[in-house]
Amino acid sequence: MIALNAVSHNYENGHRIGFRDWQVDNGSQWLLLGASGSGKTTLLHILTGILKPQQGSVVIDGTSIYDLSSKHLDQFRGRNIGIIFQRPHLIKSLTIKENLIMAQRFANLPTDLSRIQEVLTSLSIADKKNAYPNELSHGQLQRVSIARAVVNRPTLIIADEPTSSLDDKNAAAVLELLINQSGINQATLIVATHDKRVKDAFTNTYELS
Ligand SMILES: Nc1ncnc2c1ncn2[C@@H]1O[C@H](COP(=O)(O)OP(=O)(O)OP(=O)(O)O)[C@@H](O)[C@H]1O
Repeated sequence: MIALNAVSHNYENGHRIGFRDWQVDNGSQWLLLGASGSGKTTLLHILTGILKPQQGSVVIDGTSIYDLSSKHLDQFRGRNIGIIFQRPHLIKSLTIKENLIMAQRFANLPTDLSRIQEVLTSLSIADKKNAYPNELSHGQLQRVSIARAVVNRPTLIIADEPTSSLDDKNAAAVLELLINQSGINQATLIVATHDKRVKDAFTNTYELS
């Protein structure tokens, strides 16, 4: 369970955003909605341990994440949270397989090549494991981002506008893969978007005003 309690953030320029309390049950799937500038990215950064809010707490499965030391928070994030950005942030000089090995290393986990093979196969990109990011299409890269996000079997998968730069066919495919992967891994899924094509796939929504 994730609990957001009395969270608000003040940016240095004085801009303040307050967030309604939110309780997210393990394994549930949520859409995070809000107009441009309403604070979706800010909230995702707060939920993923990237941005410490000035007020309030974020508790993930009993751990108040901002009470952890930065080293433990990095490790917690690497093991428990898979993040998919709008555009894939892969290391260009490494192959797809090596990028996934790095995700295991960052989480202080041993290299597990069979897990990498399993994840790439479930996303139908195992044949690309020795390719470099610049050899893949945008839709394929987005699948690699999902692979990297789920390789450590996170309990929470967070995606920030994962479909907005994709055509209808790839957007539907990426959404289906996200929902499938969260189901396979029994992970909680939170997708932030203002992509109308995504809305029907979710029953739970948290809306920022
Ligand atoms: N580093 C910053 N310093 C000051 N203000 C910021 C900073 N980052 C974001 N903001 C402001 O906080 C508000 C929320 O920004 P945020 O990026 O979270 O919105 P968003 O809902 O993700 O928007 P979009 O859908 O356009 O990406 C905006 O008004 C933005 O201008």
